[in-house]
Amino acid sequence: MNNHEPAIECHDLSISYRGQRVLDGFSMTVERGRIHALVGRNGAGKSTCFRIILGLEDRAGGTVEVDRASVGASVNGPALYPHLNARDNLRVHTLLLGLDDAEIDRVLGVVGLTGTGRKKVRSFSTGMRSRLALAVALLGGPRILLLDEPQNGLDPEGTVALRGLLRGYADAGGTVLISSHQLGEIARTADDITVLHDGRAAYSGSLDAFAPAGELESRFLDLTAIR
Ligand SMILES: Nc1ncnc2c1ncn2[C@@H]1O[C@H](COP(=O)(O)OP(=O)(O)OP(=O)(O)O)[C@@H](O)[C@H]1O
Repeated sequence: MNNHEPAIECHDLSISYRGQRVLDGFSMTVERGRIHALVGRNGAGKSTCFRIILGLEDRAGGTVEVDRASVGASVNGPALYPHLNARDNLRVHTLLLGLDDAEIDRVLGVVGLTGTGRKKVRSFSTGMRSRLALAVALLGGPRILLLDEPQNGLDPEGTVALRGLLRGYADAGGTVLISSHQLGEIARTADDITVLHDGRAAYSGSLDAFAPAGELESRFLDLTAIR
């Protein structure tokens, strides 16, 4: 589904940390009903960009247009309570959001964590943490999902399930902005791609127009080479 309606618009974003320019005129439009991948080398500024979109960075220049009340997010590694189990982690959020307990069961089922019972998050594997972070982002059925490296640590079954979940979500009119280093998975999942390099969007648009099948990695390496 795509009606070219923007769900997120970043215009001319800039931010520096301790004199180091991280974003420098970064612009990107994420369209409704699309899975949009934000890619870039380590330290390129992807998480920073996510934080700006969420309104968590007051030092940034430029503008962001997004309906923040419609966003579910997992940014900068899962923010989870290690001494609580999965259900109680989610309950912290449902209480804050005024959601019913049934919503906890729904998202646990969606991410495949229904059977974790009393197990505390501190003894979760990386993939289980990623699943729980995704569950937090899904609470309340947001119309926009912002997911920072959600595939981290997922097993093949989890990766396939995430792919299907994101596609179903976008097909139903939801919007997904996802950051990832796993270009093979991006090639299978994304409709659009933005390559963040040197603080700017070196490319932003349809994935098909960016790279033919099988050439995403080489195109990415070409575009982000340090010259
Ligand atoms: N709060 C901060 N204070 C100082 N420097 C910061 C802060 N946040 C980010 N940076 C710096 O900004 C740059 C971009 O960081 P960011 O985490 O956005 O990159 P990224 O593209 O998400 O990287 P990765 O792919 O490695 O996760 C890095 O050099 C980082 O050290």
